Amino acid sequence: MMKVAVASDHGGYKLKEEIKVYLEELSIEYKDFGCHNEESVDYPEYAAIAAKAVASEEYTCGIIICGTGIGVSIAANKIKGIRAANCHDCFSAQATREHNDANVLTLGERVVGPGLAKMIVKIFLETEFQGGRHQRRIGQITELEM
Ligand SMILES: O=C(CO)[C@H](O)[C@H](O)[C@H](O)COP(=O)(O)O
Repeated sequence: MMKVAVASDHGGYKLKEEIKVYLEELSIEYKDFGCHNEESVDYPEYAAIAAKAVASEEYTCGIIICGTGIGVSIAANKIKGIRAANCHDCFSAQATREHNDANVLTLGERVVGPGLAKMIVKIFLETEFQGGRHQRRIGQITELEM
């Protein structure tokens, strides 16, 4: 059963609320690791808590949102075992699952509208990793963490 770790800073709060409703519509279990309102906070804290939950394998994957998706992506990728991809189009969302086995999707509320964001989320959650030559490259990324 899929479990999604969800988090945002203040810049991604509103989109996170929309994505949570969408996950409920899809009957996908999630946990919101904050933040819990639009008061200004620092995105590395929220990116790290959700990314650590994914790295622990308690959660299947993560969706982390800030203003651009960039800050949370940079922060999440510091956590060992995390492959976070900032995607604002459907092709990238599909490719990062098929080729990179990305386990965290990051989104920017100030970049993408909720309609497209939901399409990206659906594709990210439904697309399988292709393995094969891509598995070898994932292994090389994992070696970079040593
Ligand atoms: O980290 C970011 C930029 O890559 C995020 O978009 C943040 O949400 C943004 O920097 C927050 O900015 P604010 O002016 O403090 O709202």
